[in-house]
Amino acid sequence: MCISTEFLAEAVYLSVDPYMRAYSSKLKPGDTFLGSQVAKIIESKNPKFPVGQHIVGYFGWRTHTISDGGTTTFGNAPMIVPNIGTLPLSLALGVLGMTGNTAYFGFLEICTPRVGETVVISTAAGAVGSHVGQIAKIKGCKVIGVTGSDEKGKWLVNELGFDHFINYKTDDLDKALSECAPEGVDCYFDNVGGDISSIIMRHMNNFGRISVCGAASTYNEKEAKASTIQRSMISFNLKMEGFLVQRWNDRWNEGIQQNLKWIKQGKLKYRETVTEGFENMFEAFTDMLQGGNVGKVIVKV
Ligand SMILES: NC(=O)C1=CN([C@@H]2O[C@H](COP(=O)(O)OP(=O)(O)OC[C@H]3O[C@@H](n4cnc5c(N)ncnc54)[C@H](OP(=O)(O)O)[C@@H]3O)[C@@H](O)[C@H]2O)C=CC1
Ligand SMILES: C/C=C/C(C)=O
Repeated sequence: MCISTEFLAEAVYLSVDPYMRAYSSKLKPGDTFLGSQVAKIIESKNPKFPVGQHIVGYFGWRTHTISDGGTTTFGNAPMIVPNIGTLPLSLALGVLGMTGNTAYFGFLEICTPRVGETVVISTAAGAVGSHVGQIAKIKGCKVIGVTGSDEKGKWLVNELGFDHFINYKTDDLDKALSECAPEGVDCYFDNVGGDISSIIMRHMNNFGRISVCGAASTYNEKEAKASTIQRSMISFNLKMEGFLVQRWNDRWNEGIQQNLKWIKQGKLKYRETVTEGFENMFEAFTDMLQGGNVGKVIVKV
């Protein structure tokens, strides 16, 4: 007997992420653009996905999706949004979703920060960066955020408790780092790659740790290139490790629950840049790539 497990989901919030730029080169004209969303189940023949339930699905840029609950071309199988009380459902794409777990696991597991250490974060006012900085403060570190505007930097220092910010567009990054971190950098959470990372790495302390999360400055390039980092790696005995957050799929709920706990304790703040209207997805995406966002970028359908 053939039992249908299909359900129909209607998008409520769509996630806008830098990785879309890098992965889009694999798409052909006519393909659905990739991405995740919070969607509401509006019809269902599947008891695991009942009508009215909200899910996170990697369905791409679409308003309605028929799914059988299995994996999609773009990623994980749909997940039921965990109980987050009265908090907005959009957080399941950000601080209580993929970006939140990227910050939680990517920083703690790879940088292994210790009390009193100095942490530098690039694209620090974005979804992942702003979250990493707050975890670093919770862990007793000194935190320096590198970002693209003074307005973003002031938010990091005045609202989130970062110790310093550096505007890489107007400040001399090398000089500013010498002034903000004369003791050197123990952990670097790298969201950007390129020249910004090359400069930060010259300030690393012996046995420093670098978590390579993203390379936003290189997502237009077709081929990966080894940069001029080897001298710093050798001179300072550095450890550098890249990751994809899906590596911690088996611990996914641990990250969500810890981040939720920190939000409820007032230790973790979040901000979203929300654009209204599915038809404005592309504008929200290009605006984010030009630094127009603070925190997580969301499109509300
Ligand atoms: N490894 C993994 O599993 C994951 C990796 N990531 C990566 O983490 C990083 C941060 O993601 P997310 O927080 O969602 O995005 P952000 O919210 O940080 O948005 C992207 C930001 O990148 C900065 N930026 C864009 N282009 C450049 C450039 N050429 N040079 C310098 N800065 C630039 C801009 O900020 P500014 O004002 O500072 O210029 C922009 O706001 C990305 O690289 C992403 O790909 C995200 C999720 C999972
Ligand atoms: C899952 C996201 C990956 C990157 C590189 O952004």
